[in-house]
Amino acid sequence: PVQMSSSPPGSLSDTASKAMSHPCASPLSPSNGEYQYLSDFFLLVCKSPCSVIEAKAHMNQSCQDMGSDLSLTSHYVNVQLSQREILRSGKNTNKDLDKELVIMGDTDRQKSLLGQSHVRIFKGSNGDKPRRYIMLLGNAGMGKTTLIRKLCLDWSRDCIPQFDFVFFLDGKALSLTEPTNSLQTLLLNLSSFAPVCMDPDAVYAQILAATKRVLIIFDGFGELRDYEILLQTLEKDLISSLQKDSKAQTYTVRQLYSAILQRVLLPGCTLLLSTRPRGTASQLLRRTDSLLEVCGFTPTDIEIYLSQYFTDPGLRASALDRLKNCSYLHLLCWNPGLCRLVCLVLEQCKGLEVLPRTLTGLCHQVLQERELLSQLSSLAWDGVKANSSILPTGRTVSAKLKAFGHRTGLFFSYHLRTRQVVSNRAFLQTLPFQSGQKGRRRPQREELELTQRFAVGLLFYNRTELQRLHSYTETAFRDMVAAKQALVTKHLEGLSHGDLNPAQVLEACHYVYEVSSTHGDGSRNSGSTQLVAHLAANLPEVLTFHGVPLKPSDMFPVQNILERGGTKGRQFCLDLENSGIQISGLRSLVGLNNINTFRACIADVITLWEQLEQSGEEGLLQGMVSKFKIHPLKATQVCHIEHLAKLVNIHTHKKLSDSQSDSILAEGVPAVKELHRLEYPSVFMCLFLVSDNLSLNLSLSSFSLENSKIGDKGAEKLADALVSLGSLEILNLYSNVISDEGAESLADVLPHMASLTNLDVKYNKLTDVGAQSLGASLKNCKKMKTLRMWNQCIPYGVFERLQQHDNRILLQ
Ligand SMILES: Nc1ncnc2c1ncn2[C@@H]1O[C@H](COP(=O)(O)OP(=O)(O)OP(=O)(O)O)[C@@H](O)[C@H]1O
Repeated sequence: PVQMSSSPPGSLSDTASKAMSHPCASPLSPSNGEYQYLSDFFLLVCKSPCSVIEAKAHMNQSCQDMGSDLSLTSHYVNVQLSQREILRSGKNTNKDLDKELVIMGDTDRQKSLLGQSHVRIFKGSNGDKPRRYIMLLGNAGMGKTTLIRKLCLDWSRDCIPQFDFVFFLDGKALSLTEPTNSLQTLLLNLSSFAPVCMDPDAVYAQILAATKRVLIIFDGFGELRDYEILLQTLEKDLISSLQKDSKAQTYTVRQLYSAILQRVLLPGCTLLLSTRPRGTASQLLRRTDSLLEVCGFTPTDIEIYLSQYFTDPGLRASALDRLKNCSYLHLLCWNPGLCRLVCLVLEQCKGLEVLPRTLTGLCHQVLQERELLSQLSSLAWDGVKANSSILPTGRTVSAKLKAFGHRTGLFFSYHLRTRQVVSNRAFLQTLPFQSGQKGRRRPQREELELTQRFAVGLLFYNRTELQRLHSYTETAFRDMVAAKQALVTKHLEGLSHGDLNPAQVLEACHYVYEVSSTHGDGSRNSGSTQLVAHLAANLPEVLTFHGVPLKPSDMFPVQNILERGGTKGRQFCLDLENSGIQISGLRSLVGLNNINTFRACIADVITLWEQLEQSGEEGLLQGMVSKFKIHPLKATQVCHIEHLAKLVNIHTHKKLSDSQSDSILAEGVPAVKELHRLEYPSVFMCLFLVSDNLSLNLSLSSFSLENSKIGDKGAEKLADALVSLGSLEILNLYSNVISDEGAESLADVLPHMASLTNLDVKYNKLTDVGAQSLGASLKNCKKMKTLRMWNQCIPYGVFERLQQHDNRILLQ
């Protein structure tokens, strides 16, 4: 195939073909379908300019490597991407991106998946215009870089035909600070996978001629902040000089990256930016037209990964078997990076050795080679001192060390920034929850959070094992460990559990899980047992994870603590709403028998009920129906009302499906019957409620539409629906831009609302006309106790008169 890649002399592509050399070896072996490849290749030769063909052939080779002898073609698992949304318009927000993202329930997440073809990344939904500024989100190890490499490979195989050129720009290149680059050298020399060019000018001209057919991918940026810095406004002089002569080799990588990201250079190209989702992202959000997230491995993906990793059928079967028996490791495999480490460990412990049961145990097992680890640490420390994550050039790194670094993933994708723990004070500073104040701390970098967890776990780890990593004498080591263990115990036991925010409660469960289960031999350190017991006894009874994204592996430590609490007779009420927990995790947690009540995404709960019904688990279903609570409900998205409508429908029909036995839902859904208060802050939702006639089946006593901009039209529709809310006592329409017209609609319906006692229409646009209609209507409402209607446009005199007639009318 390599020989076939140059075009016949005199062909259209001949000149262009001279522009680039082809440094690649034979791309495919005969067993990989040589004939198929040849014919595709001929097709390519016939229709594309040769530089494009060469770039593709080169890309095909260079993006294959996944480290540790794994290749993309043989080891890639097709993962899903989900489309994410942000809560508000996001235009002027300075909030952290992870707080701005709408957390979807599992059922909705499945609906938002893009499907297997990555080509859809660039397409707008429902034929919208193509996406041009795309953010790819995912925590560490979730597979962003790997997915990008796969995209590049797909492009090289002509599966993404809308792009002639794809360039991969790495954040690490920002450490090159000399002003010696031009856009041309950046793309053709510095970008990863760039082909070697014989005539770069010709290729560059081709790129500039059709920037719409260029895809630029940014990867390897540690944090969102790194992009935000690049999006700070460029100086005018720099912009004009870049626009005048982008070929002058006088720019730094940073300036060129900024100019591309700000659309000064290559303005029509498509940009794909990968990032972990923590930190503020106001500048980025202003520009982005699509937010995608890598979803991680499903249980089926994990099986596929293992079967590709272990090619020997015997090993494969036993590896799978052993993993399935090790629940926590299996859950960790949701993260592909950790899945790779798990495979490494499964490979190491082929025999009957016990597998690690915690993250600490897993990492320790992977990093067991003491000599190599200390060499790596020393390299890392040099890096920290030099503020660089690039391997120092002056140091010789042995092939063995390199292999170890690559195998463990430390050379490949992680910054080696470790902190040496020097004193107890310094160590204490690395412990969690230092400020103790609710939600006031800056969000931590993900790796710091994991390091803390790992550090705490290590302290309670098998001491003989640990000592192998140290050069202290036995006594000195024992004393040091004992002192630090005491410090951690005191710290964790001293936490005021009631003051911890939901994310901190989760972290506490993780720490305690790490310290409690690290011993592979089944033995337990008494200190760690004490910590588990203490946390289980002190967790608040109403345990909320509201708003904290829960990963599959998060639920295991929580379950562990809750079960422990159960053995001591503790009962819990769980709030898992707005946590995105997977349905399997929901089932494990709320299925525990010491859960009194639970809240969770309504759609997910219905899906779980349906699953239980199908599997015939009637006892569990019964329990989950009776423990589920939704009162009071705050609907902040349209989907919340759609979910409620579905639940009300089940309640009215008293069954999940036709085949269901009548007994379980004979009384309907208790959660719906108990829903008396609904907060509903958006006009769209209000209209939805009205149109769906949901109200007929709800027995609400309190309904708040505060600050919902419902206006006169909304008030009119609402008035129609209010008649059917027969139990409504309190209606809050505070600040809703309702004027006299809307007030008229409300005035008409008030006498028909049999239970209404309190109405609030303050801070609307009522004048004396609207006020008088409401006042007149009040006369026919015997049950009404208060009507609050202070509005700026109502003259004070009118108020006074109305109040004299009816003292139920209140100013405040
Ligand atoms: N789809 C996949 N198929 C097979 N292996 C994968 C896949 N995704 C990730 N991996 C494995 O997980 C490891 C970590 O993935 P990757 O480096 O792509 O994560 P990342 O999201 O870019 O992480 P970071 O934010 O730390 O850079 C890879 O080295 C690879 O071995």
